[in-house]
Amino acid sequence: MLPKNFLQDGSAASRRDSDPEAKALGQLIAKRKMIVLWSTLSVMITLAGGAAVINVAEQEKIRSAAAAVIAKPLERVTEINLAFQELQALEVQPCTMQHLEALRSIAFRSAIIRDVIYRDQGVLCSANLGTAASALPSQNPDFATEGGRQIWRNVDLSLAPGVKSTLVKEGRYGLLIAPEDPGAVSSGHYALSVVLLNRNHRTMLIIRGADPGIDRSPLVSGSTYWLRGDLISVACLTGQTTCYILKTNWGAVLLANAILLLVAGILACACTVAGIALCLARKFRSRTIDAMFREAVRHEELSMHYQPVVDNRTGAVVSAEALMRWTLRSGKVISPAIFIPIAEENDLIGNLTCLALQRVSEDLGSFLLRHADFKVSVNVVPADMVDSRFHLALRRNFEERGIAPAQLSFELTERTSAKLESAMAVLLDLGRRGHEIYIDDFGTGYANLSYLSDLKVDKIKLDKKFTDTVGTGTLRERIVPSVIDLARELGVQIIVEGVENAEQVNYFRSHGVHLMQGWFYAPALPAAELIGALEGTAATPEREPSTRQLSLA
Ligand SMILES: Nc1nc2c(ncn2[C@@H]2O[C@@H]3COP(=O)(O)O[C@H]4[C@@H](O)[C@H](n5cnc6c(=O)[nH]c(N)nc65)O[C@@H]4COP(=O)(O)O[C@H]3[C@H]2O)c(=O)[nH]1
Repeated sequence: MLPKNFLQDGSAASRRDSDPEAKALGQLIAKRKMIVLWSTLSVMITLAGGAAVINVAEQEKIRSAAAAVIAKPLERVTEINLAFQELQALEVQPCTMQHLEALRSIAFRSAIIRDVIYRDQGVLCSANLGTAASALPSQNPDFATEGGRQIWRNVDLSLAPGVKSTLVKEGRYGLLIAPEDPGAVSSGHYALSVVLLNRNHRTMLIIRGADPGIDRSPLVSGSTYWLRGDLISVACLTGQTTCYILKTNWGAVLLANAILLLVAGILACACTVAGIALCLARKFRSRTIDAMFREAVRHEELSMHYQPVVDNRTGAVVSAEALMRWTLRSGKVISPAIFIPIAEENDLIGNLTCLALQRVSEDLGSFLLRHADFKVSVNVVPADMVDSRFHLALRRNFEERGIAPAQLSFELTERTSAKLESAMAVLLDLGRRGHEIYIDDFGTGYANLSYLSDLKVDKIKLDKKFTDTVGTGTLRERIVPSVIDLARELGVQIIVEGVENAEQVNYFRSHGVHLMQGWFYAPALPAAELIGALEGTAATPEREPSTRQLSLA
């Protein structure tokens, strides 16, 4: 990330109109309406989607509750039907011992039938009381089915007064059955009732649940209709007589799920806003950085400094690494460690590489022509290799000026080796043309080292992390000799980076490594200073005492 205020060096007011950052910010604000629109839309879509999901879930819940509720009455109706079938088929003399045995057999086999009664004109008997059976109720039945069955509720059992039963009569037979558990089947959202229907008489007997309080006429199986905010569903079984009626209060359903819907809505809204803001911020940032880089190039804020590479046997400077510097108008310097990754992220690294080639040529072109054995290295990324602008910049700034390819090396950081495949052929071609290829920050990446030989790497730059271990006795220090051996085996030279003290110099020298770069010798210097020091032509400004006297081979 760029430091927050790193560009706030000028007057904000005077820059407002021309500052690309301000312009981009204006565009961002203009997009607020779009964010609001999108957020509203996303909330609506989520609410609708949420309602649909809840609808499906609720329907499923109700369906399984209905199936459980209807099962019991269905079993009872089936049992009653079978008992009547068996009774009607009896061909024995009514109320004889044989007949009574048959009645008892039916009563005892059933879990719900408490007594079986026979009555025809003056003849009356029952399974429990034999011929001493009491008379059937004299009042009108509570309900009559379309098939001619009559039903009385709350009939007293002669053997156990006070125990209420339901009497179902068909023809000459009556069954006293244990009454249905009327338990209401309902929740806050729905009420389920099981009823017996007689469409001819438009009558209904509720055998389970509460009175749905609805008009009888539309009670056709499979029908669904709205009634005072409730959704009514009807399903009938057993010859359309036993039906269940489901009343769903959708207001209550939605209310019960309101918190869920609200949370989903807020989440959707937050995600959408965050997503859009992220997109816009990226665009904004990329545009801003793009514009800032362009401004920086235009105002010559980007320049190159050169850090000498010294041969520790002679103390001579044999090459230099070109390192980019961004100096703001305020004088503040931004490290490439900050802006290079941002440039990479925003596809601007190609521009920077071209700029680096141009600046190196401007800064050191004549010096290189004067000192044919001096080299300069430039940092590149694999993407540069397949970028036509890179090749154009190379031709214009080096080839056309007659600078030998051997004087310009390319440093590839090991961290970017993942994209190396596509750049491989071009790098090999550059190598054939005489340029040297270095692997930078060696030891920090995780790449397969086989590319070292495939690429025909000329030098590896041992990362400062390894240099720092000298004298520490750590595991990493113990690895250093293996890295040196590996480089030797591959026929690759090593440049030690970040050398800061004599102990490090001596350590590597004793291991046969002689090329060194680091503050022990010199920091990265402006071109004029480097040239002045090397050619002894200009007075070198006061530097830190650690900086050595620099000289050419
Ligand atoms: N603590 C300490 N540091 C030392 C010492 N000697 C050198 N350094 C620093 O170590 C870095 C070496 O460069 P690098 O590994 O190529 O690492 C470079 C390189 O990967 C990248 N970079 C710099 N310029 C360019 C460029 O023009 N193009 C590209 N693509 N990357 C660049 O940015 C990185 C950072 O560059 P810098 O900040 O200039 O940091 C430089 C240098 O100033 C030392 O003795 N002690």
